[in-house]
Amino acid sequence: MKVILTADHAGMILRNEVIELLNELGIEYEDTGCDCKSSVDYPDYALPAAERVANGEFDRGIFICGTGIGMSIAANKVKGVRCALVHDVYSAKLTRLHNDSNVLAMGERVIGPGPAREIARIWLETEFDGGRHANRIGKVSAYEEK
Ligand SMILES: O=C(CO)[C@H](O)[C@H](O)[C@H](O)COP(=O)(O)O
Repeated sequence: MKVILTADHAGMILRNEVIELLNELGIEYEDTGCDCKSSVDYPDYALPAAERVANGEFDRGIFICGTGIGMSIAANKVKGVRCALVHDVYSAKLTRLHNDSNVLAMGERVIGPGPAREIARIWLETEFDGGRHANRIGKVSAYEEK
């Protein structure tokens, strides 16, 4: 699995936590986050990273900002991206099982590094369940094609 990671200035601490986790799990990744020395705009990071998931260069993305909301709104504008904003482990598991989410967004100003690491781990390790859920995703994809 190849993961693209990105963050704005408000996501630096969680970004570093996720990098540690990816190294521990031996997952290949590219970090396209900001240098975090000054304030930046989340769309400048979310949109190019989301495009690289949508075009198949990366299997998954993990995007971090202050709340995760800006990153998730921007990422979900890119066709083929299913970005889930998640701050609990139950949703992390279910969004993989049911939504086949290919981008995870989290907010550093919302959760601490421990829960964020567990959420990312479960999200990375859970496979899509398919079946009825694939049918539902298909309806979303068909809408995107309109
Ligand atoms: O877009 C966001 C909120 O939806 C992100 O959390 C940003 O990181 C946040 O808006 C940045 O805020 P700041 O006051 O400019 O640091």
